[in-house]
Amino acid sequence: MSDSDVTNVDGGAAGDDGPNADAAGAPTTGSTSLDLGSGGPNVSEEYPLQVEALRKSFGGITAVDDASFRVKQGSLTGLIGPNGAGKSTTFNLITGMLQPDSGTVTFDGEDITGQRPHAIANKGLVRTFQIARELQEMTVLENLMLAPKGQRGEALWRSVTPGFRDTVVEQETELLERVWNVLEFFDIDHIAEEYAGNLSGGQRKLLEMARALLTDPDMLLLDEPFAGVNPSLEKRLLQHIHELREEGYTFLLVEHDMDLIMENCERVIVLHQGRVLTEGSPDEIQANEEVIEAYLGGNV
Ligand SMILES: Nc1ncnc2c1ncn2[C@@H]1O[C@H](COP(=O)(O)OP(=O)(O)OP(=O)(O)O)[C@@H](O)[C@H]1O
Repeated sequence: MSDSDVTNVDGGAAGDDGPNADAAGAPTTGSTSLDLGSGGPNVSEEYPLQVEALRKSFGGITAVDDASFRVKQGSLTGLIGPNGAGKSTTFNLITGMLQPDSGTVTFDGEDITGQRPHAIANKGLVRTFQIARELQEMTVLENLMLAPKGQRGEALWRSVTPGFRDTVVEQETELLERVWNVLEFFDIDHIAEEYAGNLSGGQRKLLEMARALLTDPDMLLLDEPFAGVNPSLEKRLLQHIHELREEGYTFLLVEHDMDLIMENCERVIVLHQGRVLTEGSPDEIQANEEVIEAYLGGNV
C-alpha cells in the first residue's frame, strides 16, 4: 500500500475473534436482508463508474498512467495487479483523496473528477475507512450513529427551535432503527456496546463496512477488506457482500488473494505499471499470458 492509503491495516490479529465473539462461529445471516430505510442503491447508469485516461505522477513515478475502465451496475468487480501497479492510487483518485494530473472520473453520469471526498461520498460512491483513533474510544453503536450523511449537527441541535428539535428526535429514532438493522445484518448486534478499539481485526472490518453502508452508498470501494480477517469472518464478510450485491449495490474490490478474486468476482480489471493491462472474466484473466507474466515479474 502507498503512504496515502487510508483504508486498511487493522490492528487485530488474524484468528482472534475478539470480545464476545460469536459463539456459533458460523454465518447466521443467510436469509437476512438489509432495510436501510433509504430504498437501497439508486443509480441509473449501466456502468455507474467510468474512469477515463486517468493519470497521476509522484515526482518521476507515474503511479497511474492513462488508466481507463468502467464498472458495471450491481457487479462485484476486482481490481488487481502486482505490487506497485497503482491500485491504491487509483482508489484515491476515484474517491477524491488525490487529485489526478489528467483524466476523468464519472459516477452515475456526472463528472466527479477532483471533487472533495465528502462530496463524492454524498453522491453515493463510498469507500470503507479504517476506524479513526478517536472513534475507537466510542462503542460500536456510537460509531454507527455517527456514520450517516445528511444528519443535522450537534451544534445546530443546541440552538434551535422546539419544532426543529422534534424533527431531530424523529431523525434520531429512525436512525437508531437503521443502525440496529445494520448491526443485525452483520451479526454484530451482540457487540453494540463494545468499544471499537477492543474489536478484533475481523470485527473491525465488519464495523467499517457497516459504517459505510449507513451513508446510503450506491457503490462501495473496498481496499483489501479481508486483510487480517480470520477465515470464518472472511466467509461471513463475503456472504454479506454477495447479499448486498444481489440487492443492487455495486462493488469494486482491491484484493491480493487471487483465489478469492477469481471465485467471487464476475469481472476482473488488471492494472500493471499504472495501466490497464486487460480486463475480463476470471477464466479469461487466469488464462491470459500477459497477466501471468506481469505477476511473475511483479513480485506478488
Ligand atoms: N504518495 C506517494 N508518493 C510517491 N510515490 C507514490 C505515492 N503513492 C504511491 N506511490 C508510488 O506509485 C506506485 C503505485 O503505488 P500504489 O500504492 O498505488 O500501488 P498498489 O498497486 O496499490 O500497490 P500494493 O499492491 O503494493 O499496495 C508505486 O511505485 C508507489 O511507490
